Amino acid sequence: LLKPAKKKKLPPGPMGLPIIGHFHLLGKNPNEDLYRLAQKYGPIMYMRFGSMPTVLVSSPAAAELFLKTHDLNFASRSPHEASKYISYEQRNMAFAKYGTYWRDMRKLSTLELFSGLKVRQFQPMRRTEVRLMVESLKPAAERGETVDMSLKSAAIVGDIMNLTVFGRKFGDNDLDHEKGFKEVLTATMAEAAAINIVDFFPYLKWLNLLGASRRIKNLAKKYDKFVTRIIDDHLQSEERKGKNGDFVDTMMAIVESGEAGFEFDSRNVKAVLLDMILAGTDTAASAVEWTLSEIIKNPMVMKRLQKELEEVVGMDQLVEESHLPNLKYLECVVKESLRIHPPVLLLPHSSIEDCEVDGYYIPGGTRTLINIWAIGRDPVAWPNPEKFDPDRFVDSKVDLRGHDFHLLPFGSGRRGCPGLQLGLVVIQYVVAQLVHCFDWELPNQMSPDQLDMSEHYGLVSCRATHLMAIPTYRIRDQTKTTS
Ligand code: HEM
Repeated sequence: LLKPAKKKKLPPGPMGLPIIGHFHLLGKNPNEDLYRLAQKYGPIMYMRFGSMPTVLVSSPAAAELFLKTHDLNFASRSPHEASKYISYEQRNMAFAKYGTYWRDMRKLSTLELFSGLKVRQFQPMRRTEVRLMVESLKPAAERGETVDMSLKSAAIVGDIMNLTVFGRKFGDNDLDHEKGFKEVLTATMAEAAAINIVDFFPYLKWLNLLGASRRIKNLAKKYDKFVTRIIDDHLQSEERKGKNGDFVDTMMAIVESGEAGFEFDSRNVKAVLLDMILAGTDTAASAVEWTLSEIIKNPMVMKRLQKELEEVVGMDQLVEESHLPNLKYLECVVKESLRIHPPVLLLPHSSIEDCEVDGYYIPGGTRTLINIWAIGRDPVAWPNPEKFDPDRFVDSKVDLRGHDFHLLPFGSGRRGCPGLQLGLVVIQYVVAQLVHCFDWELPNQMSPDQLDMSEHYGLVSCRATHLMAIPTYRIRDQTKTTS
């Protein structure tokens, strides 16, 4: 006698509504709503957004199952309508499905763009830019003026990233009469992050709801115009010839050599350059903005950090990247900030085929979101999780490179962030410089504990309100450092 087939058990989850599924349970901060739901339904939870089955992963142990034990099966991405138009027919990496193309691109960029050597190559440029930032803050410091440090963080990180990737900085109305390159990139990021209804209701494709596809196509055209011009400039520049310079040079040299080992032309280069800017700019800027916010909100942390900087760097020179390995407390401060404020709140994975995880059946093609924000607040892993306390990392071996599943700001496994090393250097270097050179106070006699720390949800999270602060210059003498 044939036994009846065992019913496959999906993970638990709340009741959904017809058609929309569970969209109605999400508010302005879905990471927080999903965290609360996980406390009721468990760390592996099943929901449906439109017609999109989704698994939510909300604890360190569960994250390890998805990102280590079953890493390969969850190393894909869900369909993403926006990336179709901005990625030169799916030639990008960050939104690419798992497969040969993604593997080739990942290998190539890890080798050519993210090596330790490449990160070090841009050190002089970062030094110049960070010094320019300090100079730009001095007049406000002299006059006791308030500075928008959210904009400043975005500007310094944006300049460093643009110089790394494109070899130049961009003004607001650069290269285009109508819209600057900066604006095109910001708008593209916003479109990539926006909930595109077609991703959740694929049968509505024909509707082109909200005009999103048309808007994205227009942006993609503009980006193409800019980036084509930038590549042409690189190719025509005599002084660049033979130099292993910015990412454009590096990638175009591979195109010209024909040694990529797979179909690789200027369309792939353009798609990957955009990936790097979209994945690397807002993330690092958000981390700088949040870390500085926490330092200002916790004056004892600022004092201790300044003491460490005085001991390691002194008061008569500026911080250099070579000082970073000796700034142990700074490392703890940055880790703690990334724990409470991970720039990417939900890792966007997708399963490749049907599989069983922890006794639950998960069909192939299931969107799988790892709630990094929730994991950083896991009460078992993190006692008193809401408290900003860098001391938890003093004498601790917990790192943020994806080995410790309770601290995953850069993800983990095959899909983990390839720009980790570059991102960390930028965050640590910029924050160290800001805190070493300046004391920081809040405007209007606001006390540190009054600083609002609300979060704005997005593909990359940031502060809901800009960080406004008054710098006071505190370095004695800089004459040794102006070279
Ligand atoms: C504070 C800085 C940064 C943070 C917190 C961060 C975080 C992340 C996270 C969480 C992911 C997704 C991992 C996953 O899906 O499991 C990711 C992917 C990625 N990041 Fe970063 N990142 C940072 C900086 C950078 C920089 C500077 C670059 C490049 C210049 C970069 C390039 C990428 C790329 C290309 C991917 C996609 C990888 C793939 O899909 O295979 N990131 N990053």
